[in-house]
Amino acid sequence: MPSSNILSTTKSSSSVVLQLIHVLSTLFRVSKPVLLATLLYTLFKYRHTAYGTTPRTDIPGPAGLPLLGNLIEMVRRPKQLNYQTQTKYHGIYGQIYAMTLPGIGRVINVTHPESLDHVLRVNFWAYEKGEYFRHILGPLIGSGIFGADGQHWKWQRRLASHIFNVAAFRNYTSDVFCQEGQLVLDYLCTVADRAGDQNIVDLQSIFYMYTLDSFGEIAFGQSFGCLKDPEQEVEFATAFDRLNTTLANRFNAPMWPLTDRWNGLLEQVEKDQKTIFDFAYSVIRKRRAFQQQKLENQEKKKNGEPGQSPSGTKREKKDLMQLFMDAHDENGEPLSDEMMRDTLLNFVLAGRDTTAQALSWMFYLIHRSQSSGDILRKLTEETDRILGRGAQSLSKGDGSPTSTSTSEPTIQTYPRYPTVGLPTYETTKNQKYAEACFYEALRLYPSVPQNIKICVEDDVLPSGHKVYKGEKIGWSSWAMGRDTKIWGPDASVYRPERWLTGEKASSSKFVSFHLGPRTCLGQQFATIEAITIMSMLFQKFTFELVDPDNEPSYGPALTLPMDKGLPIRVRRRLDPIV
Ligand code: HEM
Repeated sequence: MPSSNILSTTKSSSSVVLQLIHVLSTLFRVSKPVLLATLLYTLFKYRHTAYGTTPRTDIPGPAGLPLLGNLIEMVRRPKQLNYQTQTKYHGIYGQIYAMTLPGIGRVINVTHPESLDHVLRVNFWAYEKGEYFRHILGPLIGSGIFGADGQHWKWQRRLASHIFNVAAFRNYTSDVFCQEGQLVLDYLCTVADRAGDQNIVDLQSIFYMYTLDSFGEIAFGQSFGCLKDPEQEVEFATAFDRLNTTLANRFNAPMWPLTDRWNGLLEQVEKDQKTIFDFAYSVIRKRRAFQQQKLENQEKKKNGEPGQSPSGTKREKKDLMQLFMDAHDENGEPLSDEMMRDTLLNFVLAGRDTTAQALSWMFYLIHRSQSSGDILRKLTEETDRILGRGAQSLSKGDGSPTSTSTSEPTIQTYPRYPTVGLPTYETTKNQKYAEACFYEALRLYPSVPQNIKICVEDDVLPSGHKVYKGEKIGWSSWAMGRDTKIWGPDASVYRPERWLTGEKASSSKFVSFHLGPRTCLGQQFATIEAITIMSMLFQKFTFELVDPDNEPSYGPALTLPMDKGLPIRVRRRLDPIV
């Protein structure tokens, strides 16, 4: 650039600065020197940190820009490399490092197991989800358990824990998983029998359908029907996915209140929210009407009059929704429609994507080209040994509908494949290798790859680092699963055997299901669901990845979806048990 140009550019920018100082000094009625001094002081104070964040030099981390902190790096970081970047920073700065962001403040990132155990369990009440979390996810989670704190969280937790601990509920869920698994088998049989290259399916989308339909049945007594016609789009699922993605992106885009408005996303959020809410309300209304009719019938019976069967069925509904409908909140009141809605949607969020994605990553890990085939062989052998010919089957063997042995909740099951041993709650408990494969996939590809809590009471971590009220603790289960200090030199190797020789899914090293009082309520549910479907699939099919040499990339979401799904070739097993 010629020197005259440089001179004129410098002149014009300094005149802009002078004009700005003039405007500000008039606006705030302070003299120009005072304003200039204040500006210089502010710039100096926040020379490495985001505006409003108290500077600290005792925690390492990537250098920030004056006033902006680490905003630019955060915004520019490729979304598909977010967790790798966090892992890289832990490699550079250690198990604890900090970043600052305008409007958010300091986020202390922790992969030190003892310190995380302290935050999530030992000093549980000093850390909350907080307004920040609720504000971002509000359109999806409302006042449901995921964003709740304090007493509001406590009663939801108590109620939900009770449900998950009821033995009949476990048997019931296990039966639903088999029933929906049959539909997956039916569909994959048609795919496997297609000629030539047509036997390819996106397994991740099949797992989404399987977990959503199972969950619909368990939660509302009504399947979403995705597996009835896997090629047909389900409006609820589409809106739910889009909303999930949009809200997840907000965590990595601190300017979202502005940008979402500019690019029309706020409007889309409202539309998707309406679709989801409409669905939830319609299910709630139907159930309330069902209950009302039941009450009227009881009244009629008492008076000796004939009653009409509610909604034309004699079936006693004892699903998750009924259990919440019969419950009372922390003030002893029945749950309002809004609270019912939030409860159901929080459970869909918890119960659908997490398990489907973990299954997809597990299928990828087992079938990718680096995999020796040993894992698949052991998995199939275990499945055959436990469920093979002659194993306990719930089938009547005549293809007629069966019902479970438990008195409540009751469900009508689909006709079974007569000679295949079907998984039950008890058999899945014995499939230790399958469980190890599932947990090992969750170690490397945790369905909730990152998380955050806010400190509400000054604290000191076991690592010695202070945490001040208002600061946030972030942790990446992805980075922890790959940390050689935690898992040893083979941390990045998919080795299910490590779970058979002492590792415990409840340890503070493995946080894929969270830790402490807020630990995942659905861990067992998810494990049984996953083992059920994987056993059913390995009994009947073999799989071959379309792209076995490349790791799938993940898409932006609250969880860890493969952004292009998992295309896989399906073939019938040549040595079938049937
Ligand atoms: C592989 C499957 C799953 C994984 C990896 C997983 C993981 C997690 C994680 C990391 C959390 C803590 C989230 C947070 O801090 O907000 C959590 C919470 C929770 N999970 Fe799961 N989850 C899975 C499946 C399920 C299923 C199937 C259900 C229910 C059917 C479920 C129900 C819940 C509930 C209710 C909470 C909230 C607990 C609370 O805040 O007290 N999860 N889960």
